[in-house]
Amino acid sequence: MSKVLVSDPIDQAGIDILSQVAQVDVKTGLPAEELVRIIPEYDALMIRSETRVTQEVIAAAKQLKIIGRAGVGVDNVDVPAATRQGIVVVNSPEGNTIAAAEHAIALMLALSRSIPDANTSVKSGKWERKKFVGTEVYKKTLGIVGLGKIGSHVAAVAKAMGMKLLAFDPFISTERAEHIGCRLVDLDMLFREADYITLHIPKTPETTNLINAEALAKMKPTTRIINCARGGIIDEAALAEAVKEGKIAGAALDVFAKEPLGESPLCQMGKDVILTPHLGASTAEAQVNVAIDVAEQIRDVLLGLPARSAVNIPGLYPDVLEKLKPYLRLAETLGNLVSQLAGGRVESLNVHLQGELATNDSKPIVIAALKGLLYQALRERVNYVNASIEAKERGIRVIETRDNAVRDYAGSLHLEAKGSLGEHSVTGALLGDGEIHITDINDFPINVPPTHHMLFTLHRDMPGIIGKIGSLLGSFNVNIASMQVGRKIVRGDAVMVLSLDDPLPEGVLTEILKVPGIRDAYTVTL
Ligand SMILES: NC(=O)C1=CN([C@@H]2O[C@H](COP(=O)(O)OP(=O)(O)OC[C@H]3O[C@@H](n4cnc5c(N)ncnc54)[C@H](O)[C@@H]3O)[C@@H](O)[C@H]2O)C=CC1
Ligand SMILES: O=C(O)C(=O)COP(=O)(O)O
Repeated sequence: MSKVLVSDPIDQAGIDILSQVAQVDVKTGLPAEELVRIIPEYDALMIRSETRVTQEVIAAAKQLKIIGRAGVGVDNVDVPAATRQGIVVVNSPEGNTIAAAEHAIALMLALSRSIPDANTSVKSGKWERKKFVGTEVYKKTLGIVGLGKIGSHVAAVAKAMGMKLLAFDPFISTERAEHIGCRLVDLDMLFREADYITLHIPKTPETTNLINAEALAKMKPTTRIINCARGGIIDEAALAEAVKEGKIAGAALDVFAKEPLGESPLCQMGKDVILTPHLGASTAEAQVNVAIDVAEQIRDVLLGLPARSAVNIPGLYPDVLEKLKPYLRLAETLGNLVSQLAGGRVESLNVHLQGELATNDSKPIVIAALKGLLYQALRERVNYVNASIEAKERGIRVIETRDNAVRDYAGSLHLEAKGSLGEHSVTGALLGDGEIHITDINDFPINVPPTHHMLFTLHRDMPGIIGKIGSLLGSFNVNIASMQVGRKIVRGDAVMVLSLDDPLPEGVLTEILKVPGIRDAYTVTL
């Protein structure tokens, strides 16, 4: 039975789903070295933002197939390291959108009306009505940095409260922004004009310290900043300084460069700085959503099915996968076949998509071909997650060509591998019933389904050669299931493709190569 480690607090709904297919161990608050120690025994890891899945953890995770992040941000996971190791990383892109957006709005209003301090004041027996005179958000300008799922919902709510909306997001079209009711502006203008600035971007090298002393200097003394996205996007020391000196009016932060925050100049600030302990996603509803969303994906992957929100398998969405499944099998088989014909190191792979294959998204097909190509070298270690990266690291150049015209088959795939031992090519197609047929080997036309044990020869087309190979195999007690010959011209060169019931015993290939007229011979196991 598979084993799943849940290392952050996850809603029971997720645990219940995982328990249907695996042994689930919930161990939260593990020290880093303890996680490294126990991770080798697990097939899946389910986390939130607290567990740091470092390169060290991943290197130790010999069995791990999937890391499920019950939330959005995967910046606590070394995704490139996971990808290299063939581990799928999934998240829940929408499960906590509303929760995070509502928390940003809550912080904006709390900041405008000093709710946390007013509450503390009343509870301590005071009645300080003058001290807590606030500001309205109505008709104020809200600058939204990052107009994705959370940013868009914040925009909708803010618009309903009568706010004017500016947005900065280099990856969103003007039309989309206008549809949401936002005016797209550059960051500089947003900093200068906004009364409130709310961040809804991922933490990346580009967004780290986006709000630094220089940016803060551009803002109005009445500006208030809300960060419900990620710590590290704001330079916390510069922010504390800006509020203290009255360069801006205040800030409300849910996320920090280091969590838990511990000692920080931000903790010394008064009512104009509000801090919450990364609560954006912490609603009952969101926690059920993300737990179910991610647990279902872990369950599916453990059952050998695709994940719907993998962050490190480009283009391999379940609906695409389902449609392309037969072609992925074809690509993988041909990749495996051509690598065995090539024998040695492959330097480049030309992937030619023909007919209806050329009209589909080619990325998954190319990945499947690479997975097949690398199977001989990496066996089970290569999968859809790491095939591209493994090929790249081996210096395999991938060239993709396509031709929409339909020829003999509705769709066919041609792979050409150039390597240290020469050039080989195979073409394959799917028959009506989805059966794979190899239709060409090294430009010789044939028509055979791939089988487990195969023998390919390149020989001179001359009488007697086929009989000699048959007798030779018979003398070694190898049974031939089927045989086909392909040639371009009579008595020129030809290929022979034999499907064998048994693997070729050692030494037989050498004997075959001694038969007069045989130029080359390859055994292939698919
Ligand atoms: N505080 C909390 O508990 C939570 C925090 N989050 C954080 O909120 C962030 C946003 O989440 P979603 O809206 O779901 O993501 P999303 O992917 O839907 O939206 C992110 C947007 O940021 C934009 N973007 C990327 N780089 C940018 C840049 N350099 N400048 C401006 N815009 C840029 C993208 O184009 C995209 O539209 C995530 O980073 C996530 O980690 C999410 C949920 C809960
Ligand atoms: O989903 C996200 O990106 C979050 O930041 C939520 O974090 P959490 O799962 O509450 O630790």
